[in-house]
Amino acid sequence: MIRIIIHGCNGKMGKVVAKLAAESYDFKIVAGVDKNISPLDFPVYSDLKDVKEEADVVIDFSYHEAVPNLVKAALKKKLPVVIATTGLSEEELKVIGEASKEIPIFKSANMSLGVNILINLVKEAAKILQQDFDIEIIEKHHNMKKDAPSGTALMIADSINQVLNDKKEYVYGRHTKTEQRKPNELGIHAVRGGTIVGEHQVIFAGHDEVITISHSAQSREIFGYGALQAAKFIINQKPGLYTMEDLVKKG
Ligand SMILES: NC(=O)C1=CN([C@@H]2O[C@H](COP(=O)(O)OP(=O)(O)OC[C@H]3O[C@@H](n4cnc5c(N)ncnc54)[C@H](O)[C@@H]3O)[C@@H](O)[C@H]2O)C=CC1
Ligand SMILES: O=C(O)C1=N[C@H](C(=O)O)C[C@H](O)C1
Repeated sequence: MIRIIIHGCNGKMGKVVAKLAAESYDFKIVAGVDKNISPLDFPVYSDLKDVKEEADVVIDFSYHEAVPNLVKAALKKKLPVVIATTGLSEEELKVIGEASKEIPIFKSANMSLGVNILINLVKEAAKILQQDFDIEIIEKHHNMKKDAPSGTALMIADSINQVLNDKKEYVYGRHTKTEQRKPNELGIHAVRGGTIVGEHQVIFAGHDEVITISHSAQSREIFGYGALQAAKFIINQKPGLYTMEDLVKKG
């Protein structure tokens, strides 16, 4: 049985993770951390450093500003962490990078298997189509989402640049642009509305033809399930920074 602390336990994703864990014999939520300490089926604290319960791993779905404090407390407790929170700044990423020298950290802007398959497909398409096709990413999310563009859109863009030797320059929306699109641009566009769980489209637009590779999340369970699999994976790793690619490789 893997003992979990949920960081962001009173949020939409925190509640999904708690529900999925309660339905499985493999996981037990021993405590939660949230700035909103409304009671749940387990003790809830306002800071990881105050948690008294023994645990094997922390799963984080919270807010980017909360992540450095979380990571520092996990470091003191020598606890592995799964970070799903998006919108992280360069400074916050640096804190994660430093901590991963001493504890295992798993970080992915998208915990679904499908998006990680999409990334592999997009990388192949980008290699083949790089000369003659313009690439644009459109992401759509619910009206409660705070960060834009989504962490997943940025992760997809970075994976394209990884195979194209950083050739692409990101352009966020086009409302300030009054000139023609340059071939090295990679447009990234965010839509917010209603209860959309999460949609990502990667458009390869060529002369008289368009190829679209897309992923549509139909429930939050796919992210919660992925985070639990990441927790199972990370507790057996040495200190380091791990991604979905490492988990998928392990099978
Ligand atoms: N990697 C992935 O697959 C996914 C990532 N996410 C990301 O996870 C994060 C959370 O998403 P939701 O659950 O939809 O948001 P939410 O707003 O429903 O929940 C966030 C929770 O974090 C808590 N929180 C905020 N600041 C805190 C602090 N300083 N200390 C402790 N708790 C704090 C809030 O009180 C809230 O309960 C977002 O960054 C979102 O983009 C969401 C879904 C999937
Ligand atoms: O906030 C969300 O809801 C989601 N956020 C992640 C992101 O920013 O990419 C992943 C998923 O699309 C849902």
